[in-house]
Order: sequence, then C-alpha cells, then structure tokens
Amino acid sequence: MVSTGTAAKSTVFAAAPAGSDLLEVPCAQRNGVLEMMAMRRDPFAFGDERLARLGQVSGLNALGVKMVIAAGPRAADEILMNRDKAFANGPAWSYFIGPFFNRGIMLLDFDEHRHHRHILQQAFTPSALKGYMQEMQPMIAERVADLPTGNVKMFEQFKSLTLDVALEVFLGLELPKDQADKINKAFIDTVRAGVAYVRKPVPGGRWWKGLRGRRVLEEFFYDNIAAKRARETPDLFSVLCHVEGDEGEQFTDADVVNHMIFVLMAAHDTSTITMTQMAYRMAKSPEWQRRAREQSLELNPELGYDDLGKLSVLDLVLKESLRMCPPVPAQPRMAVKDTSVQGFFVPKGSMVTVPQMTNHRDPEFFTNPDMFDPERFSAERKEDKGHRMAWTPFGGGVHKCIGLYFGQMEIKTILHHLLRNYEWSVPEGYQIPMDYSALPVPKDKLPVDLRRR
Ligand code: HEM
Repeated sequence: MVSTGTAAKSTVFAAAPAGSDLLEVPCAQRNGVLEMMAMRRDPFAFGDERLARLGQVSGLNALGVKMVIAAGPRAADEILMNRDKAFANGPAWSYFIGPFFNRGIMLLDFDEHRHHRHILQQAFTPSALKGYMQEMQPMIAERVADLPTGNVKMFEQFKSLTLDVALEVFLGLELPKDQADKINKAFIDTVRAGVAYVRKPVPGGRWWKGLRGRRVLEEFFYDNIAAKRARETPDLFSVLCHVEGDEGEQFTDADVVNHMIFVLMAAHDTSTITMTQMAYRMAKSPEWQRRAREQSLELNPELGYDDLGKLSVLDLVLKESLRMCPPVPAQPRMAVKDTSVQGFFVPKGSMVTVPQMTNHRDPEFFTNPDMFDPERFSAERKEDKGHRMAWTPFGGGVHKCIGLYFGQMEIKTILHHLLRNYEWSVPEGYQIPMDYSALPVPKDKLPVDLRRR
C-alpha cells in the first residue's frame, strides 16, 4: 500500500484493498472526540492544522463515526458531483438532524430525491420568486423602518425579521405574537439539537428539546393543511399542497409537512447568518457601507425584482461575506459503497465531509484569504471562478441550494432598506466572537451603534 509521508505522526483510517494502488487516509492520533471538539471551537485553526499535519484528505474516529475530511475544490467536485453514486445525503445528514428534519428534501437520495426536487422546484421559478418579492417587500420596509436605534443586537433583529418573512411568504399566515414565538422557539430547538453531544432524549437536554420542537412544528402544519388544500394562495405552503408532478401526482400531507419544516429551517438561519456577517463587515469597512448605500439611494425605496441586479456593490459584499463565513460550513455525505476521493481509499460506511470553510480560504484560488476583499469577485479578478467548486456557499451538484435566489433576494431587500435608512458602526478593533458549535453565530449577537440617517 502506498502510505502518505505523514505516517509517523498519524495512524491510518482504513487499510486500502490489497493490490489496489489507492492511498490510505491518514488519521490523527489524538482522541477523535477531542478532535471534534477542536473542530467546533475553531474550525479555521482546526482546518489549517490538519492540512499542515495530515494533508488534504484526513480521517478521524469519534463517537462511533468514521469521518473523512476531504479538503480542496477538486475533492469537493468528486464528492458533490457524485458521478458513480457512491455518496448519499440521507444517512450522513440524518446523523446530525435526522429525527428533527426527517424526510426533508436534503435528506432524500437518488431517484426519490430527483422526483421530489422536480416538484419542489416549481415553488422557486422566477415567476414564483417575483410573487414572493411582492409579498415580502412592504413588510420588510415596515419592519426595517421600526428598528430600534442606539446599541442594537443585529443578529436578533435579523433573526426575528427573517422568521416573520418566512411565516408570511412561506405560510401565508399572520400569526399572533405568542404563536410566532412558539414556532420560533421550536425551530431554534430543532436546529440546535443536531449538534448535541448527548444524542439521547434526556429530559431538558438538547436532543429532547429538539424532538419536542419537531412535534410542535408537525402539529402546527397538520392543523393548517386542510385549509391550504382547499384554496390556492401565493405562499409556499399552498404551492406545495397544489403542485403536481409530470403524471399529475401530488405531495402527500406528510410530504408537505416534512418539506415545509425543512425549507423553513433551511431558509431561516442561513439568511440571518449571512446578513449578520454583511452588517459586521460593512461596520468594520465603512467605505463599503458607503458605496453600497450610494447604489441603494439611486434606486426607489421599493425595490423591484429587476432592480436586484443593480445592487452590484451589495452583491460583492454578499459574496465575500459568504466566502469568509459560509452559513453551512461543511457538507457531510455517507459512502454507500467502497470508493475513493483524490486517490485515497474510502470504505463503505464512512462519513465524508466537504469543508467549505477551509476551501474558501484556499490560497491557490483566493489571494490573502483572511482579508475582507469583496473586489476579488469583480469581473476583472473573478477569484471564485478559478475552479467551479472554489466558492460554494450554496453547495454543488444535485443538492445545490434550491433557495439560493430566494435567499439573495430577501437579503438584498432587507439590506437595501437598512442602508437607505440607517448607518451603523462597531467600536475600533471590535472582532465578532463566533460560536461554531452548530451553524456559525455570533456569541454577542453583534451589537452595533445603529443611527437613523
Ligand atoms: C444565504 C442563504 C443560504 C445558504 C448559504 C444556503 C446554503 C445551502 C447549502 C450549502 C445547501 C446544500 C447542502 C448539502 O448539499 O449538503 C443547501 C441546500 C438547501 N437549501 Fe439553502 N442556503 C441558503 C438559503 C436557503 C433558502 C432561503 C432556502 C429556501 C427558501 C433554502 C433551501 C434549501 C433546500 C430546500 C436545500 C436542499 C436542496 C436539496 O437537497 O435538493 N436555502 N443550502
């Protein structure tokens, strides 16, 4: 077997089949649980240290999981494009979020995934997006105009705003505050449960709260489904109740509930995290805030669907923020047969991870990767185009984010209103303290000084 030059500092993940010329994945000698904790504490340092010590493809064994971390866009291409169907989403994502996001589209695979995605796609066509934009525009304008000023925790504001947008645009329901709060809490609990260390329903623990949250959400959607089936309205919930496949087949009630719970989750935190990062970066770099505001002021307060393309400065800031802090920091897959990645043997049953956070800082594609430099996405530099998997905040392959246009539309609309009406700043030298234990969120909720213009 060919071994890697790092053998002295590592063990081997799995022996490659006799007679094959596949490499063996080097594995850290340190206890896998400690490795996993280090990864959550500081994924940047963890990724750098692994790359330096073990190379681009390395393994770890922790909590009964055998995981291969395959860095670099070439490995991402092999895994996400999945040409020989060696990698599955369901068994990998289920490990983290299975009981809470059961049968969400991202957890389906192969033919079944294709079938559901084909139907779901109809809820994200340009004409559907235009409809959602019309629905959300007035409420975003109103909500942004009502923001408090002074010391404001932007993460909290964005989170509650995106939840309200989601409830209106996806559910078409105006919920009383106590019910909206209940749904919000149920979401937070379901999302947080996925990264619980204790993966058993111990009362009061994260896992237990996640299961309770899922029950609250299911009950809520089942209670409303009959009314949605009875009448067509322009929201996602209604669209899912009425869309048909090529043979006229419809989603069952259970499909609708599972997809709604998943899509709401997928839309909510990802957009909140992105806006928080954009607000942070524009507070630290007032010149970018000024340039983005200038473009927003040239447009009408009410942003039209066709105006989105005119916010080119905001677009650069969005792309760079997604590069520096991808809201979904890694994409796990399960090897469903013996396979290989970049010439390394990967046995059936291994979890294989594409670490976007590490890939987005690859100096082969991004100059000074730790520097906030939105111009790297300009037409002249196009650093993201060096490889089709160099910049993948929305993933790649058949599971690529179905809401990427919706998400960008919502984010740009909210920031357009924010830029037109406010200025904001953070104290000199402020660095956002991040918690990477689940999705990357600021521990301090990003307090800024928000002033009306
Ligand atoms: C900036 C915001 C967003 C980011 C960064 C993001 C990121 C991602 C990523 C990385 C994946 C792929 C995961 C994988 O392959 O394992 C994904 C999938 C998905 N996203 Fe997003 N997302 C965002 C917003 C949204 C929004 C707004 C929606 C819904 C309106 C949405 C719905 C979905 C769905 C349904 C999937 C699963 C698709 C499939 O498996 O076929 N996302 N997202």
